[in-house]
Amino acid sequence: MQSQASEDRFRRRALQPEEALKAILGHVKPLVSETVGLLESWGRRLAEPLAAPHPFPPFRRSGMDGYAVIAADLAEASSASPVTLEVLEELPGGVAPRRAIRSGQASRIMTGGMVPEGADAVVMLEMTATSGAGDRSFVTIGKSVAAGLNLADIGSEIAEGAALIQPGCAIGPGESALLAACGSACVAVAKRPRVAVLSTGSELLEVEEALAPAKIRNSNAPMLAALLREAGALPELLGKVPDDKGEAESLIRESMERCDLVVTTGGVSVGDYDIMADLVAESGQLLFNKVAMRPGSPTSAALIGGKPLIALSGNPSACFVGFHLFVRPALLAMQSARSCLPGSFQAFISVPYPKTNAYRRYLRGYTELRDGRVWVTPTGKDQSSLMTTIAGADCLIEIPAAKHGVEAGQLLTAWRLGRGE
Ligand SMILES: Nc1nc2c(c(=O)[nH]1)N[C@H]1C(S)=C(S)[C@@H](COP(=O)(O)OP(=O)(O)OC[C@H]3O[C@@H](n4cnc5c(N)ncnc54)[C@H](O)[C@@H]3O)O[C@H]1N2
Ligand code: MOO
Ligand SMILES: [Mg+2]
Repeated sequence: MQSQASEDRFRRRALQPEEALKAILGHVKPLVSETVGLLESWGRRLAEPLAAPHPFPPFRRSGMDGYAVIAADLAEASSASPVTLEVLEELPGGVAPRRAIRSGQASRIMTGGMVPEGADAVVMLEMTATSGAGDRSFVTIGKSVAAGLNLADIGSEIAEGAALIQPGCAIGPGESALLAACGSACVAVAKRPRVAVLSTGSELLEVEEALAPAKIRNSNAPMLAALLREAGALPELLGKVPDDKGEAESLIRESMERCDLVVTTGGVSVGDYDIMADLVAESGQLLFNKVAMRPGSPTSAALIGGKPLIALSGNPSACFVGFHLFVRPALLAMQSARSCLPGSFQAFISVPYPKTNAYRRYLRGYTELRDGRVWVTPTGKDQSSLMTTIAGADCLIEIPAAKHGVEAGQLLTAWRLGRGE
């Protein structure tokens, strides 16, 4: 038998979730940067601002397949009285013009081609008729056009020196395009936080093991590995330990030497075998061991060797919520993200939640747009032991602490899950 739960385990002061997060963030520093190839930078956080090294487009660019002309030449053109211009040269994409356009002249140009000096508009092919005489070529146009038509000026999209991406911004498809257009073959990004994951519990089986009486498979570790990857971190799965404080502590201390953060699951409540509760209490640097929230009220954190240990509840839904409220923000702060919290929005809850709530609740939910309004619906029962409510959740629905529940149709705050900030 394990010894009786120490008195400390029962003496807990609940912090508000914001206070608990602040306690963790106070011990988190941005990680140094590293340089990676552009194609490896997807999902990483930019370490340096990107300013445009040159204007874009870098030359006057045609937006259509057609003829580069001087608009004034066509001022009187009409179908009854078309204007014929001499064609100087052909300008496919990638070919710099050799000849400037003078009055009475045009050059055949393709979309993306460089517009020659003198020309100030491009007339699309469909509005033209081409003819030839000997080795000369002509184009006839029966319509006037405005100067600037189908022509993108130098720097019309991006001025030289324009601030394009802020440091801390996640590199997605649009950022990749900007980096490429600016010639950033190598990109300075924040290092990926290395995070050790330790599962505690004598009831845990490996995923590939057959069920045995009183045992369940370790489902929190793969869930956390997925969440960590989504948050830009490198998970290091330490596996599971039985409810043995000494074993857990030596693994945690050892992994703190090479990791930026350790996350554990299970053993944070007041039970006889809740080893993590004792471990954080005895760490000498307890940050908190209770949070005024459900699920996950026994979520705890301490410093081990100066680095944060976040001890999440073993109950799957509490583990999931605790990750989003405490672990993910810490990882984003390490990667210098501008905002560490999930993005919040206001939405109507589609069903009542009648329970009274001493603590704020975070229900796993999904979002829908109906009749021009945003609605959120819980994915299932609000029980911290359930994991079926995690799959399909795209938000956390915040139910305020109050002596009454909420009614269907009430406007509430919800938090976006996944990559949304
Ligand atoms: N007397 C009290 N009992 C409990 C209290 C309390 O205040 N007084 N709090 C309850 C609340 S709230 C929560 S949340 C849980 C916290 O549990 P622990 O963090 O101590 O976790 P365990 O006891 O180790 O396990 C709880 C539950 O989760 C399952 N589990 C654990 N690890 C995993 C894993 N890796 N994968 C899947 N499932 C896991 C475990 O088998 C248990 O069923 O305590 C309440 N009790
Ligand atoms: O604080 Mo717990 O996660 O509700 O069962
Ligand atoms: Mg327990």
